[in-house]
Amino acid sequence: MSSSRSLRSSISPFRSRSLTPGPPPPAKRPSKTSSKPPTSKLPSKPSISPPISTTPSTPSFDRPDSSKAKENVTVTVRFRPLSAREISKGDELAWYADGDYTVRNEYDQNSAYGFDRVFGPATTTRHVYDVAARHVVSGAMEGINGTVFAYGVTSSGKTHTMHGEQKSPGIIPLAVKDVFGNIQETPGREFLLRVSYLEIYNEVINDLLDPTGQNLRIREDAQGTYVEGIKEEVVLSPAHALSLIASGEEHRHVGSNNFNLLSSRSHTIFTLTIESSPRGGNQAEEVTLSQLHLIDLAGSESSKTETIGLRRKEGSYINKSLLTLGTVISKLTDGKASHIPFRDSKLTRLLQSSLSGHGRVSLICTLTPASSNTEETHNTLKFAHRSKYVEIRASQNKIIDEKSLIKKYQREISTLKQELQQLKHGMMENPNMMAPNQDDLVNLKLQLEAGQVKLQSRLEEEEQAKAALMGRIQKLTKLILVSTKNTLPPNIPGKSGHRRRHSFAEDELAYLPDRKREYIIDDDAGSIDSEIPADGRSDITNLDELVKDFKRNKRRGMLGWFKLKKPENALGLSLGVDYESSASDSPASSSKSSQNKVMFSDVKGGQRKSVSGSGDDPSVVDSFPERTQAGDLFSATVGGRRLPPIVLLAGKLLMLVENRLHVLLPSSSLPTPAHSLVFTPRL
Ligand SMILES: Nc1ncnc2c1ncn2[C@@H]1O[C@H](COP(=O)(O)OP(=O)(O)OP(=O)(O)O)[C@@H](O)[C@H]1O
Repeated sequence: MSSSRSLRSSISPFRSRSLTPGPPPPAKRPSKTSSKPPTSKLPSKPSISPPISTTPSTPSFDRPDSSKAKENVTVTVRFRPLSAREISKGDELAWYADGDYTVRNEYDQNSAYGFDRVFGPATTTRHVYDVAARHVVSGAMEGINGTVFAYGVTSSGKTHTMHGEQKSPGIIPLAVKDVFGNIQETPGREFLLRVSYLEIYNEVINDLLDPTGQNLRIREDAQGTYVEGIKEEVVLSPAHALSLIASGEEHRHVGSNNFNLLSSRSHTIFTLTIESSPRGGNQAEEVTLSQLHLIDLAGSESSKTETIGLRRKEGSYINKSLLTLGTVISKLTDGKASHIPFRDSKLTRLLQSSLSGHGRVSLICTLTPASSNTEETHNTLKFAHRSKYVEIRASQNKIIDEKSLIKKYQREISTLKQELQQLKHGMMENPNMMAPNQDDLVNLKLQLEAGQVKLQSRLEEEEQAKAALMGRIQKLTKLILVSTKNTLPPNIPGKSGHRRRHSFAEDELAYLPDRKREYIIDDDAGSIDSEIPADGRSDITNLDELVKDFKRNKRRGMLGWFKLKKPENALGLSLGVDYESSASDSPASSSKSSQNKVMFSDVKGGQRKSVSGSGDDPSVVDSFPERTQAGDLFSATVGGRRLPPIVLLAGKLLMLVENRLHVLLPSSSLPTPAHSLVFTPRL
C-alpha cells in the first residue's frame, strides 16, 4: 500500500469538525439601512443570514408584481475536501462549516461569517444546485434574467461545481436538464432556446462555439451589454446543448499550476437565452425573454501559485479582473459611490447588467479548508460577505414583438402555411382566379391548348414549391419546444415538487472528467499501484509519459472516446455496443445538427449575432410535425449500454473497468487470456 493511501485512511478529506453547541445567533438579513458590510478585518460577531428555502416559490406568469420584489444576491459557500496534495503536506482544517449557515475559523472562534447556506465538503453538487441555482433557473423560465457564478481561489472547486464530473454533474448540466424539465411541466407555453458560450482569456473575448470568433467586442444597447458577433445556436434537447458545451470546452484555455493540473486560465460564460409565449396564442401576445448566465471564473492566484512565463501573464490578467470585480461589488454596496468601474474589465462589463440588479444572481464561493490557504480563504469569505449586500430587483422581461425570435419564427410559419394553402388551391400565381373573368378563361383555354407537357411541368414546379414550403415549415416548427402534456392551464406556477429529477444519458456527460480517473490523477504517479507482468514491461516504455499524457488529456479524454469509434472497429475490438446508435440516435445530436445547419438572421438583422438552428431531414413529409416535445427529448437520449471508457494515450489503448485502468496491448503481443497492466486507483 502506498504512503498516501495510508495517509488518506488516517485523515479523511471529508472529516468535519463537530458543530459548535447551541443554536446559531439570531437570523439577520442584511440591508443597506440596518447594517453595513464589515469594514474591520474580522467581524466580532458572526452576521447570520436567514436560511433560504430549497424550494423557492416562483411567481406565475399572471403575477408579475411578485417578481419585482427587492432581493439580495444569494450567496453560498462550498467547501471542498482537503486534497491528497494538501493532506500529504500536513495541512489542517483552518476554516470549517459550523452548521448550515456559518463558516468559522478553527483558530479564532470569533472569526465567522454567515451566508445563505454553507455547504460542507460532503455536500453533493445536486444539493448545491437545489439550494443555490434552482430558483435562478426557474426565474429564467419565467422571464427573469439569472446569473450563477462560482468564485474562489485556484483549485478551490469552481469548475467542479459548475461543470462537475460524470458521476457528479455540475450546475451547468443540471441547469440545462432542469430547463427542459421545466418546459415539460409548462404545457401552456411554447419555448425557443438558444445558447452561446464564450471565454475571457487575457482580457480577450473568444467564442467557444465558433473558433473563428476571436477578440470579440462588447457593445451596449437599451437592454444592456452584449458581445457583438457571438454565435448563438438554437438547441432542441439537453443532449444537444451539452454537446455544444463539450465542443466549446475543447477550445477553452486550460493549463496547470502547482495547485491544479487543470486550472482554468479563462473565465467562461455559458448563456442560455429563453423565449416563451402562450401556446397557440394569437400573434399579438407578449413574449417573455430572459438570459441565464452560468459562469465559471478562473481562480485568483496568490504568490504561492508558482507560475512563470505565460502562466504568470494569465494569472495577472485573472487577478486584475477579479480585483475589479471586488471593487465593483464594494462600490455597489457602498451606497455613496458615484462611479462604478464596470468598464475596467471585460468581466465586470459583461456582468454589468446582472450586478446592477437586473435579475437574480447567485454567487457560489468555493473554498479549500486547508491551513496553507487560510488568508486566501479569508479573502474569499470577505468578498462573499460583501456581495451579500448587492441588491437586485428581479423583474420579468416582456418584450415587444419585433425583438422576439420565437415570434419571428411563429410569424414565418404562419405565412408559409398560408402560402402553402394558396398553392394547394392553385391560386398562388394568379390570385384573380378567385373570380375568373373572360380574360382568365381565355388564358386558361390557351394554356390547355399549349398541351399536356406544359401543364405537367407546371404541376411539377408547384409540387416542388409545395415541398420546399413544407420543409421550411417543418424545420421552423421543430425549433419551437413544447411539453408533451396537452392540458393548457392558464397559470403555470413552478411545480418544482413534481418536476422530474435530472437524469443523464452517459453520453451527455461524456465530456466531463471521470471522478475515478480524477483520483488517479490527483495522486502522484509514483504511487500508482501497478501489477505489471514481467513480459508486459517491454510494451510500456515510459510510464511517466503515459501518466503525463493521461493528465493532459483528462478533460478531452472522454470526447476522444467518441472519436475512437471508428478506429476501435478498425482495430477489430469487438466491444458489443453500438456507439453509433447511442451517439447519434438523438434527433438533435451534435453531429447531425452540425451537418444540417440552417442559418437565420437574428432579431437585429444578423448584425448582432448569428443564430443557427439545426435543420431536420430535408426530405419532405406530407404532414407537419408537432413542435419538438420536451418529454421525447429525454427519452431520446436515454438507453443503450455503455462501453467501458477507453482512451488512446501515448500510443496505448487504456480501458477503465471497475476502478482499474487496463492497458490494452496490441493483439499481436497478447498471450492468453488477457494481457494488461492494471493500475489500481486509490479511492
Ligand atoms: N466538492 C468537491 N469534492 C471533491 N473534489 C473536489 C471538490 N471540489 C473540487 N474538487 C477537486 O479539486 C480539484 C480542483 O478543482 P477545480 O478544478 O474545480 O478547481 P478550480 O477552482 O476550478 O481551479 P482553477 O481556478 O485553477 O481552475 C479537482 O481535482 C476537483 O475534482
